[in-house]
Amino acid sequence: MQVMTEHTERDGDYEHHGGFPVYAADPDNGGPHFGRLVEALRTVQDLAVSTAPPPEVIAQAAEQAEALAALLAPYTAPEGHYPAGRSVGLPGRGSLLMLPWTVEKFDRTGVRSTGVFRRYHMGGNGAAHGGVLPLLFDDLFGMITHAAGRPISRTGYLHVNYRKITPLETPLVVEGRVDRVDGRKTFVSARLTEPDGTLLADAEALMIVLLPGQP
Ligand SMILES: CCCCCCCCCCCCCCCC(=O)SCCNC(=O)CCNC(=O)[C@H](O)C(C)(C)COP(=O)(O)OP(=O)(O)OC[C@H]1O[C@@H](n2cnc3c(N)ncnc32)[C@H](O)[C@@H]1OP(=O)(O)O
Repeated sequence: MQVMTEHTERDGDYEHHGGFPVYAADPDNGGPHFGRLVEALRTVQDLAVSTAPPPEVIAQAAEQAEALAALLAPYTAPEGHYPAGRSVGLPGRGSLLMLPWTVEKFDRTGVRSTGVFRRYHMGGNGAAHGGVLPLLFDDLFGMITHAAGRPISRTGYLHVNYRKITPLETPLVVEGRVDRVDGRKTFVSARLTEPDGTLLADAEALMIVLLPGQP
C-alpha cells in the first residue's frame, strides 16, 4: 500500500484545513497487537449477529465482553490520539466503523481498495445492507480528495446507484477518482465491482473544502 500522506503536488491552500484538526498517521499501526485486537473484535461482531447460543453461553459471553470493556475503559484518549482511524497500514485504518478493506492504490489519479463485506454487514437474504455502501463510498471519497491534494473537505451530497445485489464474504473492488474541480467543490465518482468487472453499485459525490473555522 502506498503511504497515504505522500503527495507529489498539493493545492496551494492544502494546509488550510478549515477548523478541522490535522491528524498524523500512526506509523506503528497501533503497535504489534492492535491489528489483531481489531480483527478479533470484527470476528466477535460477525458471531454476535449470526449465532444462537444457549442462555448460559450468552451470559458467559456478556461477562467476557463486560470484562474487556472494563479493561480498555481507563485508556480513553482524545480524538486523534488513538490508533483507530489513523493506522493506515491496517484494513479500514484500524477503525471498527470503517469497512475492513485494504487500499491498493492511492495517488492523484484515484484510489482503489479491495475487501469483503462481512456477516455483520448483512441487510437481508445474504446481501450487504444498503447503508454500508454509502459508508464505503464516503470514506473512499474522503481518501480520493486527500490523495488528490485537496484541502480537508466534507461531503455535500452522495448519490448511490444500487445496480446488483452486493454479496457478503466475496472479494470485491471499489475504485474512484476526481472528475472535476470547481473552486471549493470537488466532484468525485466511484464504482464497486466484482473482480471480473461486474458492476454492483456506482456513486458520485460533491466534496466541499471547509472554510477557515468550519468544523
Ligand atoms: C490520520 C491519517 C489519515 C490519512 C488518510 C486520510 C484519509 C482520509 C479519509 C477520511 C474520509 C472521511 C470522509 C468523510 C467525509 C464526510 O462524510 S463529512 C460528514 C458528512 N458531511 C457533513 O457533515 C457536511 C455538513 N455540511 C456542512 O458542514 C456544510 O454544508 C459545508 C459542507 C461545510 C458547506 O457549507 P458552506 O461552507 O456554507 O458552503 P455553501 O456555500 O453552502 O456551499 C458551497 C458550494 O457548494 C454547493 N453545495 C453545497 N451543498 C450542496 C449540495 N448538497 N448539492 C449541491 N451543491 C451543494 C453550494 O451551492 C455552493 O456552490 P457555489 O455557490 O459556490 O457554486
